[in-house]
Formats: sequence, C-alpha cells, structure tokens
Amino acid sequence: MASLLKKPLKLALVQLAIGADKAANLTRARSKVLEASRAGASLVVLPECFNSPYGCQYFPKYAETLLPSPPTQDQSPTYHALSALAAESKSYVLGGSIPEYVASTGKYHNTSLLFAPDGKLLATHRKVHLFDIDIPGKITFRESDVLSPGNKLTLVDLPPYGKIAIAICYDIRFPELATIAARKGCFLMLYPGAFNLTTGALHWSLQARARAMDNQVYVGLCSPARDMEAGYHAWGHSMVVDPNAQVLTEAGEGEEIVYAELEAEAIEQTRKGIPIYTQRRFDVYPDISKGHVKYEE
Ligand SMILES: NC(=O)CCC(=O)C(=O)O
Repeated sequence: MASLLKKPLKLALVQLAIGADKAANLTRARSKVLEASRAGASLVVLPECFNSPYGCQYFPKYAETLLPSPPTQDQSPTYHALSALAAESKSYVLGGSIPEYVASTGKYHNTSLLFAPDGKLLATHRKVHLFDIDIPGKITFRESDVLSPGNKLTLVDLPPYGKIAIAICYDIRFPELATIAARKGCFLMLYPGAFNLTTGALHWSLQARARAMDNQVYVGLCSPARDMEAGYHAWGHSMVVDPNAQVLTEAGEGEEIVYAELEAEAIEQTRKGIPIYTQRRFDVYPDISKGHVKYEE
C-alpha cells in the first residue's frame, strides 16, 4: 500500500491568547506562526475563532466577507494577513476559523482558511455541525442562533506530504467525517476547536483519541488559550494524537505552541499490527465513504 504520508511533517499547534482587538489578534498570530516556522514546522494551525472572542454576540461584529474570492483587504483583513503570513513563513497555515459573512445569502458561517506556502488559498471549511448544547447549570450555547452550517467535508492535498482533512470543533463529535476522510486517504484530521471547562474535561482528549483510534490516522486539536476574564472559557490542552491513539504532545491552559513530528511508519505500523483496514465487513454494513458524500478536494 502506498504511504499516506509521503514525507515526515512537523506540525505546530498555536494555542493563541485571543482578545477583543482583531488587529492585535492578527499581530500576535503572526508572531507565533513565524516562531513555529522558525522552529521547523511546515504546517502551522491556529485555533477556532482566532481573530475574535468566541461567542454568538461577536460573530456579526467580527465577520469578514470572503466571497467573491479573493476578497479585498477591506472585506477580509484576516484573509490577507494569513496569505502574507503563509508566504513569509513558507509554511502551510491553517487559520483555525473566523466568522464569515456571505452577502449574497445574508448568512454567517464559522469558516476555516488554509493557505499554501506561496500564499495561495488552498481550501475553506465551513463548520458543518453547529455547537448547540444545553447542559443545565453548566453551559448553554446556540451557534445556530447566528450561524448557518457548511455543507461539505473538506479534504485537501498538501504537496509533498499527502492529504489532510479539516473540520471545526463540534464537528469532531460526528465520527463519520473522520472515517470518510481516512478512507479517502487522509493521514491527518485537523480540528481547530474551543471546547469549554465542562465538555473539555469530559470529552476533549477522548474525542481526539477516539477519532485517531477508529481511523488509525493522526489527529490535531488546536484551542485558544484559556482566559478566565473572557465570556467563554476555552479548555486549552491543544494536542496531537498519533494513529495508535497515544497523545504525542499536549499544551497546558495558557498560550503555548506544541509540536509533533508526523511519520508514515506510525500509520503503517499501527495498521499492520491491528489490521481493521482489511477486516471491515461491508457485506454486513455499508461503507459510509461510498455513495452520497458531499466533499471537496
Ligand atoms: N466551539 C465548539 O464547537 C465547542 C464544542 C464543544 O465544546 C463540545 O463539547 O463539543
């Protein structure tokens, strides 16, 4: 079987401290991405909502217009900052997510932008599963009060490494996405995400390890740094999990960059040792990666 990961890749997750000042967030993101690329990272990930505080009341105020693409500097300063940063750092940069406004539909989305080392936009992913939960006495959140969901999976080739998939935070709770992506040849699932103190303690690491274990791929989760003065308290603990479901690296709660070296052998050895890839029973249940799947490569 051909290697899914064609060349070792150093991945960096920037657990960014995010505040109310968008320009300051972009400046801080720039300095952290450059630090990560100087440390040898070829793929640098920023958190969900990295240019604004996380919360329904903030989405319209911080939203940028990305279409028609490319947007002007006024329509999307973040697009231009990320593009310039990818080119300057000569690395792939995943701009975790930003609030997006689509003028033609009047809708807001939670959208991730991936730029190539030459500064070109490679992919956009709009969060497919909106974060609507209600745990009495703990946390109620309804992204769908303001946001509309995206309607596709996002798989993207990063030459010379191979294919990855991008999804955002709550998307991780829907294992179909990772299963389809892995069966379509991705070696890494990336989830910029802002879990909270209730669900983070319960499920953050479990979800990351479960997606890795079920699919025998690498998984990266990139959170904002925790800020107890903010309205939403992010869990932190950005992490990279290997294809055997072991946590390779994990941040604490504050601002931090964590790194991991991803290698083809880890996927191959895991799949050789526990060969679920050749043991599936599609005569008993369907292969969900076949048939009706809306995705973009
Ligand atoms: N930003 C989010 O989608 C949060 C998801 C979350 O906290 C969860 O438990 O799921």
